[in-house]
Amino acid sequence: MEQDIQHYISQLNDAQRAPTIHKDGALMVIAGAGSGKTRVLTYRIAYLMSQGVDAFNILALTFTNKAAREMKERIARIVGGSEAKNLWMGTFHSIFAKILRFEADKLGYPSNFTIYDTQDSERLIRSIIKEMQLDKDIYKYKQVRSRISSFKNSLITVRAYFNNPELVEADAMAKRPRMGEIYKEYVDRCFKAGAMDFDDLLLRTNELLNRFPDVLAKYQDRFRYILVDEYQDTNHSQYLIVKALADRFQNICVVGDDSQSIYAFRGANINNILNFQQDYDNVAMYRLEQNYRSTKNIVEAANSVIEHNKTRLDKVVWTANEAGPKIKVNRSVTDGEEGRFVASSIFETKMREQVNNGDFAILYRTNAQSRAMEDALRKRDIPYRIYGGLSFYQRKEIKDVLAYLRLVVNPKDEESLKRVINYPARGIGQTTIDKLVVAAKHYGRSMFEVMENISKIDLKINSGTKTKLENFVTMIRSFQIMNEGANAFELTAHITKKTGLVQELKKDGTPEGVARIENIEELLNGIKDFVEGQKEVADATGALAEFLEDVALATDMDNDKGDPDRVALMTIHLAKGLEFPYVYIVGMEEDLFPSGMSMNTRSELEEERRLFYVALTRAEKQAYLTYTQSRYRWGKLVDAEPSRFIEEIDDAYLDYITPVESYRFKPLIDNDIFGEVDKSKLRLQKPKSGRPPVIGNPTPEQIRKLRKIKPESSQSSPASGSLLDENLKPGTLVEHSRFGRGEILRLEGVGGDKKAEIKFQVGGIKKLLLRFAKLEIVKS
Ligand SMILES: Nc1ncnc2c1ncn2[C@@H]1O[C@H](COP(=O)(O)OP(=O)(O)OP(=O)(O)O)[C@@H](O)[C@H]1O
Ligand SMILES: [Mg+2]
Repeated sequence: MEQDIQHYISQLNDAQRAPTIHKDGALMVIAGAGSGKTRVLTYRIAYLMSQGVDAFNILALTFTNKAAREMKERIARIVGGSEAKNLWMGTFHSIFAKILRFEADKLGYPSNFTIYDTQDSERLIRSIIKEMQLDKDIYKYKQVRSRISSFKNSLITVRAYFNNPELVEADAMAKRPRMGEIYKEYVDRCFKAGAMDFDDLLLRTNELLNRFPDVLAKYQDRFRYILVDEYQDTNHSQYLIVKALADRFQNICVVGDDSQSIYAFRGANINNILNFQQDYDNVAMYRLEQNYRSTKNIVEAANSVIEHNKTRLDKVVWTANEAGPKIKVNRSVTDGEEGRFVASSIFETKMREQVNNGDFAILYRTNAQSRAMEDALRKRDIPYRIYGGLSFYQRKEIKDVLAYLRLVVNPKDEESLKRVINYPARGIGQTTIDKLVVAAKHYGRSMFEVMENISKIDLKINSGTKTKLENFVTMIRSFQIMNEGANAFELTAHITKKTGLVQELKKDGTPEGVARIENIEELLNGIKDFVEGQKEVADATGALAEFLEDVALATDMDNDKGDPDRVALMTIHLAKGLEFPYVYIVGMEEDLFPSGMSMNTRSELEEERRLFYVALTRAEKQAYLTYTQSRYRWGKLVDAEPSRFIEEIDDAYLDYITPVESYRFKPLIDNDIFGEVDKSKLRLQKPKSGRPPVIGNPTPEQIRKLRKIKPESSQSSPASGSLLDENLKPGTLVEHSRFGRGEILRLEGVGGDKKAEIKFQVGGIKKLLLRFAKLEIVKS
């Protein structure tokens, strides 16, 4: 192992090596994007293990579970898989959920507590607002939830809230004087349901470590080495947990970049970085300056943007990589056209460079922008995956099945119970459910417990309905008994049948219904996988609980099921820490990016700019910025102006392409990419300085017309059917400009779609579209 680790350490530059092999104590690495912070963290863990540190004593906190998995795999390659298994590595939420499971009883929770996701929390808050008969236009449930979330992340308990006149007054001023009551009711209901929401996972961990010194001591002793990636985005609650755990040994290593702090709106506190030196003794500070990810043009363009921020630490980022192409800026008339531009550009690049779908990312400021992109990608048959929209586990039918499973594990779970008590319909109406809610509140018990005792209490429920409630209880009980014997897969399969869920969807008969059944099958596959991976675990009950925990904590980034080769679509927030060869940043318009809602103060605008910095620095080879001249916003077509961030990039790094006209009538594919460009027709426009020119904004009428015009299909190209490909046949030896010599194995398709499968001497078999491939015949 010692040799292996030396080999890996030698792959680092001097600046990276120093923090990697730093001896004990507190250290911080502050450095710009792509400079190897995450790599240092990974190698440092491997290094510590090679020096005899037990994997059990290392805790690494990452931004997504996916990042944790990748790190683990990497470390496994260096130090060997069996050791790496013992590392505690994951997001704050997943790690502390595990700890809370062990310690739940101390806080009065069952160890099988349910984790409420954002939707569960929202449903509960909505129902509380309704029960309290408040005006739902004033008490907007999303706003109420995010306010409660911010209390929790600042460790403001219900009692602390009522003791803080400023907070109480602020809510009164905002015409929501009963916020405190909602908060209290919400907390009580979650507790009674044996449920923690995402914020509780941090809040309760803090409570645990504060109230129980012996528990704190146990975990301090366990986690002798603590490492945190993306430290700039930790919130107060997370900060306190790390500080408490690291207090004894002070072996804490954090890496981050203040220029990439993009979660202030969710309570992330940049001061955590700025104050690190005061928080620990003898902090060693390291800086990395060399970017390995991106071309010079991208690195320097990103530097030129972030310089506009006043509050930032001075940092140098440079790269030895090649200059690369300039950043391409594209304007279109409508968002539909913007989507088509992106889709054809991806298509062309794939053909020209023979790269994969997975090499492309489309990044946007808001989720709603994905639709135009999706439409265009679908039309071109380019597979894509959306991160962050409705993830698999948030689909209705999946949540229905999961709700049954959650009830089996924790029958007190109120949100799950409400979800399925009458789904599929079994004649238990809303009035009955309301009565159960009221009774549960009255007796201080869960709804399920009320149902178990329904024959003993008088709720003015008729005997027919009572029987239905009892039957439901019996059914859930029977699942619980089965859960003790059968495995989670068998149980779930049984539940989907027994409850009538699948039957219900079959009855539906629509394509959507069929898709839903397929999704349930996919869920069963997932559970099967999970069970297979858990074979050595004897306790089947535990397996189901653990599966549900995994699901509850699966971030959108973790949904990597299915064909992995897809274009990635996501918000910029989700793209943090990732990298892609080709990145399209779309919707580069004022009021959209920077967001119109984040331009009230300088600090908000600076956060938007940091967000743009994050977006741009995801690109390895080529970045595109696109904007449209008009866009539907809130149902109205409005004029859009190019984003100020385009203007802030030094002109030397930009390449303005495609004026509206040339794109509309002559798809880009024919002129720009394949070298046969007639520049005069393209009318390349580049402003001398300042904003890109807005040429004659079209009237709404013109735009409506334009929306109907489909760009001429770029599939029909005059190049097809040329003399060259008539001479091609299996066995012909050809030469390709990039792949070199190869032999044609097969030909397929006709006209513009004609493809050749070619076996290249280097690089293996590739399928090329003849219309694009520049082939020369060596021997026919
Ligand atoms: N010394 C090195 N030699 C070669 N490649 C490197 C080196 N250091 C880092 N890289 C590569 O550069 C890329 C960026 O590294 P990494 O993701 O660790 O940077 P980062 O600082 O964490 O970026 P971000 O700020 O975006 O999170 C990765 O592909 C990584 O493998
Ligand atoms: Mg990183």
